[in-house]
Amino acid sequence: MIEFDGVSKVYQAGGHELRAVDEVDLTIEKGEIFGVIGFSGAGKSTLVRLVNLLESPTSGRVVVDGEDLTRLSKPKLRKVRKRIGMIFQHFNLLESKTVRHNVAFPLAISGVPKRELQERVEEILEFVGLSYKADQYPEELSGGQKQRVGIARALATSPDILLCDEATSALDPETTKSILRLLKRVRDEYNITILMITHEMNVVREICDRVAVMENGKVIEKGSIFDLFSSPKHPTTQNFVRTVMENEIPASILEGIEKRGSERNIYRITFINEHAGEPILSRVAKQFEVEVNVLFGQITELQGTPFGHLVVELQGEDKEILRAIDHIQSNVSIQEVEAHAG
Ligand SMILES: Nc1ncnc2c1ncn2[C@@H]1O[C@H](COP(=O)(O)OP(=O)(O)OP(=O)(O)O)[C@@H](O)[C@H]1O
Repeated sequence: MIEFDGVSKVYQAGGHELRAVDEVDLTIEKGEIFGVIGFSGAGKSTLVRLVNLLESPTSGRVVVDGEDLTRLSKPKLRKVRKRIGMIFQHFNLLESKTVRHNVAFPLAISGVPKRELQERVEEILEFVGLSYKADQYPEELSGGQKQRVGIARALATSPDILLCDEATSALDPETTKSILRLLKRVRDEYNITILMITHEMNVVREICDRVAVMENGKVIEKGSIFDLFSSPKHPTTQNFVRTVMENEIPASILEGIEKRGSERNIYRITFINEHAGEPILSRVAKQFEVEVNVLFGQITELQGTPFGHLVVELQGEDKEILRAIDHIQSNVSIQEVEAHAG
């Protein structure tokens, strides 16, 4: 478990104070995949550096598995550091060493006996699917393969915590997905706590259990992925959610609605939980004398639960439309859309 308890990190920059991390309280549970998202300069890297002990807080406590890092002696700090692995955006591999030697490196400097070291390297290369590249050099690998080596190296010493600093930001979308799947396996099979910092909401959506949004050093919102995506409160969180889940009705569609004049019946239907998979709209069209015209929408999956919304126009007699709305309402949330407000 990682606990930030009123943590601040203040730098002196150009004669004034810069609060890179400002009064942060966070608890990351054992075996959790926790995301920290924020724009550049929000304080994410500083927060991570406080966990791997590259920085010490100006005030507050960082507690890892019950140990207050700010109070540990140097030898104890070294011990704690061994339980924390890290992967980076640009992989940080040793270019002059083979894949096998890159992975063996942290074991060798920890004094692990040769035989044990060899076994561990083989085992972990197999886990990341790179046994067949063991004797090649980083420059002969693709970005995704390099990050697999990075993950293998970070896992070699069997850490309890894995810190990921923009680990997929240099990768294409498909490779990103495969690396995120691998990180999920790292958590599922080794029960390692993963702290991921990213500026990409799709990364958070793909694998995180919970997320904190940072801005100007502060955590401005935190919660489960589902809560954050379905009801983001802070405008910055809303902006992040919008990068993967467009909620606003596009202007071109709104214009079309306006043109149809006052006789329009436009509704936003929000699907949460099991209802997202149900054919509610086709049932409505069959059961009532209404036509359902889908104008816009998006359905996705959050932590295995379908989630999304559709903007529809209902056409027909007022009485039938009211009956249809009543039926829809008993299953999912439905709100009338004002054309000018979206
Ligand atoms: N060693 C330092 N000395 C002075 N200021 C620093 C130092 N490290 C970071 N900062 C400042 O602290 C703030 C937070 O930086 P940080 O790198 O933690 O943000 P970030 O969210 O990780 O951004 P990015 O994604 O661009 O790395 C920035 O304003 C940065 O300039």
